[in-house]
Amino acid sequence: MARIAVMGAGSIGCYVGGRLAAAGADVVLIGRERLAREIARHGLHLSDYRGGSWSQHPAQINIATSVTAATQAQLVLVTVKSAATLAAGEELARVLDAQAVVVSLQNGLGNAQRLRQHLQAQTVLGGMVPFNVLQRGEGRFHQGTEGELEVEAHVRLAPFLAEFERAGLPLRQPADLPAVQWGKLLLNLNNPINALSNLPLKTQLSQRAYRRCLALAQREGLALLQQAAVAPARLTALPPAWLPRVLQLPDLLFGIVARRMLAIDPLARSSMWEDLQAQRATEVDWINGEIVALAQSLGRSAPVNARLVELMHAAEQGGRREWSGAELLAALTAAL
Ligand SMILES: NC(=O)C1=CN([C@@H]2O[C@H](COP(=O)(O)OP(=O)(O)OC[C@H]3O[C@@H](n4cnc5c(N)ncnc54)[C@H](OP(=O)(O)O)[C@@H]3O)[C@@H](O)[C@H]2O)C=CC1
Ligand SMILES: CC(C)(CO)C(=O)C(=O)O
Repeated sequence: MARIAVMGAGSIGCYVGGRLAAAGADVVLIGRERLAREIARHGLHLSDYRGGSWSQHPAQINIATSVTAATQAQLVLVTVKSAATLAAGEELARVLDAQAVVVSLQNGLGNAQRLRQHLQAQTVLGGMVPFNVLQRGEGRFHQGTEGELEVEAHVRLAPFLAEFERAGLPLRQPADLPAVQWGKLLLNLNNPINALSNLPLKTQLSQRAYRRCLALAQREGLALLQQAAVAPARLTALPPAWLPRVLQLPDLLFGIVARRMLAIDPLARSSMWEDLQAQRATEVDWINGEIVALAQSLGRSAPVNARLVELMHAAEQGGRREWSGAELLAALTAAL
């Protein structure tokens, strides 16, 4: 059986790695000491929005705090935040066999490329996680929204596909992963809005003023993508180009037209909110910052996303962390 290592055991790493292990795969989670202590004390308890649950005792979980645990791995799932990708790649390069397959299960566009800087001998593939995972403490991780994992199509994934199927997390292999990543990035433009609202995703997206903030950020991104001749993949019931218009609908109508967009666990929050709470640098430069960088490459500007980047950096440094929808909308509109 193939050894699978998860580099960066946190929300996504513990959930995906834990589901694979629960289905019998040989998984080692590589994470921080605080997580190792939590799992040693409580075990790992996974649940999903459909009512599924998978519990493992501490003795059933293979968790390590050093990258040397990845030495024998044939497959490595990288689940660190974007700021930690280069360091993770450097650590992995010290121990991985040249035959190892490394998959980035991260948001943003360039993490696989960053890993390749250090992992030149290995096969490094980009991926995309569509669903939300909330850490609830005491070894509990909850998948709060739907969707299937997507990984850049590659023949070297074949030996692992059955393990993901068995775990109930089948891997889709799209021919055009960058289009999928751009489609996801357009959705993730909401991450700073959610973090700055200090509200659960469902509550935040139920309020029109916050949705209008997202519509502004997406409209800006969509116009730039069109100019760059990039067609983002459709990841929701609605095509990406329709989203800004639908987001602006009054609350009642939005609830009807976009019912599936609000099918979110009431407690779920964005990963950027989690970073802000944990006093970590957020991924805003790798998400909204990508729209700003795209604008620059086209000789244009992206004032709404640039403002969101500034507001997040201010919040990271102890600035304002709680904005009403109307206040945030006014701040973004003023940037136009
Ligand atoms: N959470 C979610 O719902 C979703 C997240 N994503 C994306 O998935 C990726 C992972 O996110 P998420 O799981 O939330 O992140 P987390 O912060 O929950 O987990 C990452 C963990 O990896 C640890 N870590 C970082 N570097 C190393 C290292 N070198 N060795 C061992 N451990 C390390 C971090 O510790 P420390 O903080 O101390 O550095 C942290 O505990 C991100 O790109 C995110 O955007 C995508 C979809 C949904
Ligand atoms: C699933 C989603 C879009 C929202 O939780 C996410 O990717 C994140 O939190 O980073």
